[in-house]
Amino acid sequence: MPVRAKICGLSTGPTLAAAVRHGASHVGFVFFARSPRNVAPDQAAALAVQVPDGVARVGVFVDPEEGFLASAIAAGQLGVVQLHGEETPERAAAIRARYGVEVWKAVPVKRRVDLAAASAYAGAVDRILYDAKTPAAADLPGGMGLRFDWRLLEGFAHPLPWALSGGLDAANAAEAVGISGARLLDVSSGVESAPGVKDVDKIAGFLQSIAQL
Ligand SMILES: O=C(O)c1ccccc1N[C@@H]1O[C@H](COP(=O)(O)O)[C@@H](O)[C@H]1O
Repeated sequence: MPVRAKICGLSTGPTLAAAVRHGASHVGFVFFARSPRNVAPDQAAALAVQVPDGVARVGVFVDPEEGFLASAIAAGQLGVVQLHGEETPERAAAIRARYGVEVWKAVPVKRRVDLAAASAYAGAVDRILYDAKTPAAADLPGGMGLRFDWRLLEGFAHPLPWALSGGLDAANAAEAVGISGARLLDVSSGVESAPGVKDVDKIAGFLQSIAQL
């Protein structure tokens, strides 16, 4: 099975089109006001109609308020809700049941012991997203282009389907797959020319770099 990729933080038609054209399996929209990639539900609605069947629309949220979550899921025609906050397994499971979406939970990783947090979400979510832990003082819980030591995943008994994110780019994607064994990669900063500015050539380069893996 080929390695798949989610291109996250898309906010323009041309960059979304590049992600689709070059083979992304998932496209991501960030619904978090502090992010340079933040999109409003009406922006997401305009982008969502450009996404063909077979490419999943993912919404990224951080401890979302219920009404906002409902409107973003509807507007973005989201198939997946990716949670990056302090959401408990119970909250994640409730989102999955209420909206009939796939739910992914980000688990921030710096040390091997951090991986243990994943098991609490077995039965509650569909996928764990191992992401680099951002500094406590950082404004964002993700999307900072930081990576963790992928060797921490070597030999780990994954309790759930999973994906890898954090500091990925075209130059390191093959190494990340080789070390971690990931079959789904999630990238944002690594396909940008500046925070929040996606680059069509970098999107193409990233997807080409994993095409033969
Ligand atoms: O991208 C953001 O701005 C963001 C904001 C809040 C939570 C998560 C966010 N992004 C996610 O972070 C990871 C890693 O991104 P990067 O490749 O290291 O920039 C990825 O899952 C993004 O979807």
